[in-house]
Amino acid sequence: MSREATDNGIRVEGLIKEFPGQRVLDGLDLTVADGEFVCLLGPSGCGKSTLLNILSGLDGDYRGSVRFGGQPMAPGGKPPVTIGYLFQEPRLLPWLTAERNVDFALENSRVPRARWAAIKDRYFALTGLQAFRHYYPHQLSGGMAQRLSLVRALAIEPDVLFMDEPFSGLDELTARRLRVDLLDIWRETGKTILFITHNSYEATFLGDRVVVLSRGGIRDQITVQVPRPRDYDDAALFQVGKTVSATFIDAAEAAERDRH
Ligand SMILES: Nc1ncnc2c1ncn2[C@@H]1O[C@H](COP(=O)(O)OP(=O)(O)OP(=O)(O)O)[C@@H](O)[C@H]1O
Repeated sequence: MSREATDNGIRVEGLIKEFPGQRVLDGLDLTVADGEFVCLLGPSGCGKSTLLNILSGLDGDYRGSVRFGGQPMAPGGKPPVTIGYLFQEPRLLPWLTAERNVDFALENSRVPRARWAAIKDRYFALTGLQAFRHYYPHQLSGGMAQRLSLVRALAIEPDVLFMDEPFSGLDELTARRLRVDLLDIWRETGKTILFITHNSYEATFLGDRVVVLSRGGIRDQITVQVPRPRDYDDAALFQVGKTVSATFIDAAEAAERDRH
């Protein structure tokens, strides 16, 4: 297989997005390497969701170029790779069991039916949900429901995972466990991940790199050179988190000044 066919990196160049009366993205350049875990941090309204909407092919009204693994995405077209999503809320179908929720995603994917059982076994096991396959969403805790939405996102064998504040609705203890499990799954699957968060320390714990957005572009990027597996109580990680947090606050204050 050629390198081109296996490269699931993302390359965004000169991205401009305007809504009536405002330019939200102003020539944004962003590269995410194949298999890299990049966290996007930025003040409310800086365009994080707008960027994900463009990268997902939901919003084709932009200027600039988007490439996945070197393949261009035509404006108004679909991404040339499979994308898995995780949102802040699990977005499960309440009338289907956990397993049927995953089947529903598989039915709408290109994954051959012959592989479904093995895929489900793998991801239910990786997320610790094997005993809950026949539960309905209302029988699951918030953390379990978010684990199930991770199974669903992974089951379609995405090349890239987009995660939009997936743990922000959970209590901190559950969020901590899920972050550790996500890193285990990432290590095992090698997916390219773009993860949006408002939490500087979460971004630092998870990411290879934290990209801080502001005023339509990248304000700063911080490479997290702390070895993995990481420990929440590691002083070196905390130091990087402080730098990320200070950069984020600068960006938020700059955005605030722009508004006044
Ligand atoms: N459909 C739309 N029509 C007009 N303006 C929009 C639309 N969608 C987003 N915007 C504006 O674009 C800007 C960026 O919004 P976006 O939702 O991308 O920000 P965000 O960084 O994801 O914010 P948050 O962290 O609060 O989710 C905001 O000022 C928002 O009001």
